[in-house]
Amino acid sequence: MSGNLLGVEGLHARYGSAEVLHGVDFVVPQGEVTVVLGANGAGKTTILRSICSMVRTTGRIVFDGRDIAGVRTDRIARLGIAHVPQGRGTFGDLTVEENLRIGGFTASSAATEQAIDQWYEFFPRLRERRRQLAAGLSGGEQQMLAIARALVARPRLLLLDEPSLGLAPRITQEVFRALGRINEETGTTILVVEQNAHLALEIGSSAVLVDAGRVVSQRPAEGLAHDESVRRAYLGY
Ligand SMILES: Nc1ncnc2c1ncn2[C@@H]1O[C@H](COP(=O)(O)OP(=O)(O)OP(=O)(O)O)[C@@H](O)[C@H]1O
Repeated sequence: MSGNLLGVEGLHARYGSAEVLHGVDFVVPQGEVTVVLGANGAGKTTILRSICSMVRTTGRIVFDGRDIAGVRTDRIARLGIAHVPQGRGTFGDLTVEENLRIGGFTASSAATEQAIDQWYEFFPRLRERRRQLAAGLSGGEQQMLAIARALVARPRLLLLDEPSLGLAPRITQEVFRALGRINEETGTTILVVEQNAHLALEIGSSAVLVDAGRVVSQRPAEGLAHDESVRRAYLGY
């Protein structure tokens, strides 16, 4: 580990005239998984969208030592940040492999083919279904496809918005296991928004607790799931 890959300082974000982030600070340590927790509407999705310049922001977003706040979304991707939004955004009328090739748009075709092969190792079901249309995949397979497609560009930072949304518990577990392996074996840094906090905290090193557009605290993930006040306020059980 060597410092923070991302540092967010005094981040404000607005939709039209409505400010929804009111001065957010947190860090994403290099090579680790950081989990964003908070109630519905707290601003978690907006934090990810801010990093990708998909909403209007003020404040600093420092990636690898450089302030990227306001840099165009396509440039952000080229700098090494990949975003898997809620709803996944895979192309149903393209095959699994065609979807994966789209993920390699910033790289040469040889590098892309090599990357696709590498990610099939983590998601063997995608290899089995490589020639099938994405529309025919199960929800879990589509989520895996969205993640693998984001990884084809070999990002340094992977942003994930609720990867468990709509998935059965067993499939969610499979997705998180794959994310844990990817983090450990490739060192890819991950920032994940997740309601299914238990699984996310298992692979996370720290959690950013968000409430009503503010970061309440950033704490080590270990033990958090057993902290009663955190559990009631952020984990919903
Ligand atoms: N496109 C938009 N236009 C206006 N307001 C929005 C828009 N998207 C989100 N908001 C508002 O911004 C606030 C933060 O939303 P955001 O989606 O970031 O929260 P969240 O914590 O990700 O919630 P959820 O868990 O429900 O996805 C909410 O009050 C929401 O209603």
